[in-house]
Amino acid sequence: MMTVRVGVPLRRAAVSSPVVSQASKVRCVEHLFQPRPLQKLSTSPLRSIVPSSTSTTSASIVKHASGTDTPVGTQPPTPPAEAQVPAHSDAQFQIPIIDFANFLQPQNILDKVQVADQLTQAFKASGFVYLKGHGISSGQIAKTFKASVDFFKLPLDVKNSLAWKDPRANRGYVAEGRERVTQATSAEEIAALRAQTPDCKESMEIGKEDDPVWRNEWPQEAALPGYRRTMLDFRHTAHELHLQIMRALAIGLGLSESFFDDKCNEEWHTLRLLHYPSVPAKALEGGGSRAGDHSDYGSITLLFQDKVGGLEVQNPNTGTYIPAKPIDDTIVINVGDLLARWSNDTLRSTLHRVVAPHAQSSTSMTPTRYSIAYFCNPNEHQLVECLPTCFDEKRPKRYDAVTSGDYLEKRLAETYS
Ligand SMILES: O=C(O)CCC(=O)C(=O)O
Ligand SMILES: [Fe+2]
Repeated sequence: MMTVRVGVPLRRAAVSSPVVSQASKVRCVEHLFQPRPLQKLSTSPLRSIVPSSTSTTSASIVKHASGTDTPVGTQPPTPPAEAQVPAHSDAQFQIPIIDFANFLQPQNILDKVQVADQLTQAFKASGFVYLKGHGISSGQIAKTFKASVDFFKLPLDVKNSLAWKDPRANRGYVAEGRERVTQATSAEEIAALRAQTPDCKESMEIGKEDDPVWRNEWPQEAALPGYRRTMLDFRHTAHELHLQIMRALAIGLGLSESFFDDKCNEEWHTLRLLHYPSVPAKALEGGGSRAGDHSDYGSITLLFQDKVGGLEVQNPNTGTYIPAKPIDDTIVINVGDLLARWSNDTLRSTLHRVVAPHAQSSTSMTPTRYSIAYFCNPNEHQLVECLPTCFDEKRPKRYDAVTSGDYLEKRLAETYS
């Protein structure tokens, strides 16, 4: 069976954000702290960077009192978050670096609210952020990448014995050429795309380990000592970070901080190891890519990339793809379709893709690339219905309520019918 993951396009009309007062956001978290006078609350400017073809090294980034970073001499300060307008030109399109440390270890109530606001505003504007100060150790990330590299080095017949078989399970090894991510929805169109330009990659999908129905596909322990433990530990660590991000979003959307806690706590997520092998650069010309244009379909994605690059994010206002270059010590976080739907399109699920890194000559080989995507989902039986702060008379609900499991299964069923 061919495996194809297909994004269902959502309506992407410009949205006006619901008005959520700072005071109400403070109330969401104030039980954690001594109350502070509200007049002290101010939202710091959302200072942002655009990873551009001029390389952005950590050395060229200055630290701002606001806790966010701006590359020296490349970007004017952006207006306060409340005043942000959609990026109608590519020069304005920004993927901000947000320092999450102040959310995880706040000195006072304002720290959390500020970070929550920055994250929420960025997800409204571009749907993507770079998160630093996220608390996942570089050692654990490196160990997980190493285990992933070792996995993909296994003989093909061993990997094929762990093959991905069923979209409902969504677990196992996906060999090169089996997946073509696209926004297309017709089976013929997808088949034609795959035949012309399959995604040049292989992947391994690891789901919830204690699922009552579906089993993960693990290689023999002797073949890859420690691999299983490493992946399960990483899943758990990433889940914890995801819960904190959902808390920040809850505050940013004017909900109680714990709003998502019991809706996203069952680790119904997919950890995906990705390997983009070295291929002649020519193979990726003329529409070929490492991963075609798509949006992710869960709540949020935590994307860990190596230093090779190639990820591109679409400016939804112009349609242009902008490189999202790797930045040391950050994780790329993006909104998926289900969270966009949950938030009545207040938060954006943005198209992205993986191309051969730029500045490759067409005669050379593309560098091998590894990445790790952690696709987070609400609990399987969670009803995803418009969040209470995301609709009003002027902004009626756009979508019917649906359970997370039904939604994701339907997305897959559309692909396989
Ligand atoms: O490898 C990457 O950088 C992105 C992968 C991705 O977007 C996906 O698998 O959905
Ligand atoms: Fe993706």
